[in-house]
Amino acid sequence: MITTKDLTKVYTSRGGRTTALRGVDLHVREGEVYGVVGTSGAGKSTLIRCVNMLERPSSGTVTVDGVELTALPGTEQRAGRELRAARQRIGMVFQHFNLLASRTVQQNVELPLEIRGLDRTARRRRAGELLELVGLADKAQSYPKQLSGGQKQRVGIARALAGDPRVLLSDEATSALDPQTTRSILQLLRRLNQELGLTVLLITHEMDVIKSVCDSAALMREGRIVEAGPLTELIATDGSALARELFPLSEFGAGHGGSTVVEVTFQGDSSGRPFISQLARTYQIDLNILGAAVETIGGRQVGRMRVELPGSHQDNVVPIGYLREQGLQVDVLTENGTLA
Ligand SMILES: Nc1ncnc2c1ncn2[C@@H]1O[C@H](COP(=O)(O)OP(=O)(O)OP(=O)(O)O)[C@@H](O)[C@H]1O
Repeated sequence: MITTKDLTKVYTSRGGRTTALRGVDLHVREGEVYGVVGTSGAGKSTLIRCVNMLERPSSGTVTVDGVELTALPGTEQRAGRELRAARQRIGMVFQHFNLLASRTVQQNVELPLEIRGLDRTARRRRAGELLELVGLADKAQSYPKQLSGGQKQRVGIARALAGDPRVLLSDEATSALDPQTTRSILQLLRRLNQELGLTVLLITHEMDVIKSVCDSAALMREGRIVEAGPLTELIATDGSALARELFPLSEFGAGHGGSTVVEVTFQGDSSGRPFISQLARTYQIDLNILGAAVETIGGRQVGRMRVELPGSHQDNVVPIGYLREQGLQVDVLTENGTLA
């Protein structure tokens, strides 16, 4: 649904040149919620702004819903007819809502419909439906300053849906909100994704957002995507940095000297089997369980356990191989708890 190929973006200003994107290949499938995460300055905002051509990339291509936007003439301010039409099918929500203070909630939602040339009756009807959809029908005549942050974001989402988009882009939509309001906005995005078949691309710096709402994710560092894929696959990938951040066990002990510490990740079919007691019995090992946790990631239960085995890594090649044969993912940690 959204594809970028070898996307680069160089900003030039009086201060010099900043390369924000360095060859980004992104692939978001139709109907999924896809999250891009990364530290400040990694290039997330630039990427999402290039996807709807608020920012024209320096090179590379952007294709949304089968239309190559980078091939269409115009810029943000002076988009050509084709680019304007394509962009109407892409909704966007912003961190600071970007509502017009002088307009009521209903008039804010009507704005894109006015630009599209709908008559007053049609605009009112559609804005009413959209406010109903986001649970704010009773606030239609309020002004933005009379609303809470979560309510303002609901208006922002209703406005983004006014053009009947196939794709919704979310630029840190929950960063300005408290945890409970964040949860309700994420639930709303998930519901819209499921009920309207909307493809959602969101950027965030919060791992919890990825964990609670996304099907797939990408990790950005210094203008590049360094890891990407469905969460269930990432969790099962040895050494995945995203998986470790999605599911940290760092608060658990790192074991003692002269032992080998492994992290065992299990999901789906393997979660019901007593693999640890089987391992202890088969190899007559005294295991020490340092910690365990179960989380719901990408809508699926995933468990992770940190286990200490006596002896060096070399001594434990066979038992580790046994666990892997059981279809479990095993990451070997060094004595200080980092990946070997
Ligand atoms: N309009 C601009 N002009 C010049 N440099 C810019 C501009 N916008 C972004 N940059 C630079 O591009 C790089 C990537 O910025 P970007 O905002 O895309 O990162 P980000 O991952 O979204 O960060 P944050 O989470 O802090 O918003 C940064 O070094 C930033 O300073």
